[in-house]
Amino acid sequence: MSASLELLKQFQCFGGTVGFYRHDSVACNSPMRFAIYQPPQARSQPVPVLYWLSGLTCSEENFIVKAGAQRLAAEYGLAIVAPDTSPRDTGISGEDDDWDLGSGAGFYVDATQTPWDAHYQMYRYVTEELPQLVADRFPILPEKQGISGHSMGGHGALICALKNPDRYRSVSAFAPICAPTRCQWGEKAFSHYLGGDRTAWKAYDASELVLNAKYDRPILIDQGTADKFLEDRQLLPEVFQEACKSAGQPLTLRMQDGYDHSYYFIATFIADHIRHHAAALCG
Ligand SMILES: N[C@@H](CCC(=O)N[C@@H](CSC=O)C(=O)NCC(=O)O)C(=O)O
Repeated sequence: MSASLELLKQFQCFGGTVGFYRHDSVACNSPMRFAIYQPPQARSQPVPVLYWLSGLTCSEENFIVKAGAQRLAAEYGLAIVAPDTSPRDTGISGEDDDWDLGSGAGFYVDATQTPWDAHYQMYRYVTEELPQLVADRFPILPEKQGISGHSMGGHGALICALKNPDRYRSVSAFAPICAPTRCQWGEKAFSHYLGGDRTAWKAYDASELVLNAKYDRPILIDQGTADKFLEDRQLLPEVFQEACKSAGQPLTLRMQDGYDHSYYFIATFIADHIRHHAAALCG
């Protein structure tokens, strides 16, 4: 239980509130921060909840400040929870040295390798500890939960849903890292967090998981064609598309002409994603 929950700042937004919180995480053995948007409907009744997982270098603020999701969330009566992307200031040597490893780059896996395993338990944090805390402390409906995210967090959303089809009624992603065991970002993170045995990595690779997952609901992915990380072969949406095809997993992959990897891209299509989740969670 996170008895330590502390409100850091709060803002009124589209008739609801955006709150930024800190608490002592058991999973990560360190303080963690998250943001929550509570729509106006939450004042009178519990509401469905959408989890948003952000990408490399992000904190709990990026999505809330830049995506413009709150207007639609207020319309549909959807709460949004956006956790930080890693533990911070843990004292692990080199934690802040690289933008794609350590701080801001938890990759939503449970590290098994020292020194990371002492704190970097982001999968357990986002799938278990944080949802339990949110259900205990906020007026949400824990059985009506969806998940989305961007890039590293888009992949995080896919693996959380594919590994827990009973817990996430809806999933979508923007420019997700679709096959982390086959790209440089994933290879770097997984070798540090999970060790050298590549077979262990498959438990956190969406393109592997989907082959055996029983997620029978539709997945929505938007990917910009002018995304430099697409060109750098960090994202590999075609690998996930092929895996979905062979597994019979319903997938809508929209290649959005001329859009890059930024939050301008996310802001452009966020309404479609909120509607995708609201169709499964609201009403
Ligand atoms: N520092 C990097 C770029 C980092 C970056 O683009 N981060 C993305 C997520 S990338 C995949 O997980 C992001 O969301 N940034 C935050 C933002 O508000 O845009 C570089 O120099 O290339």
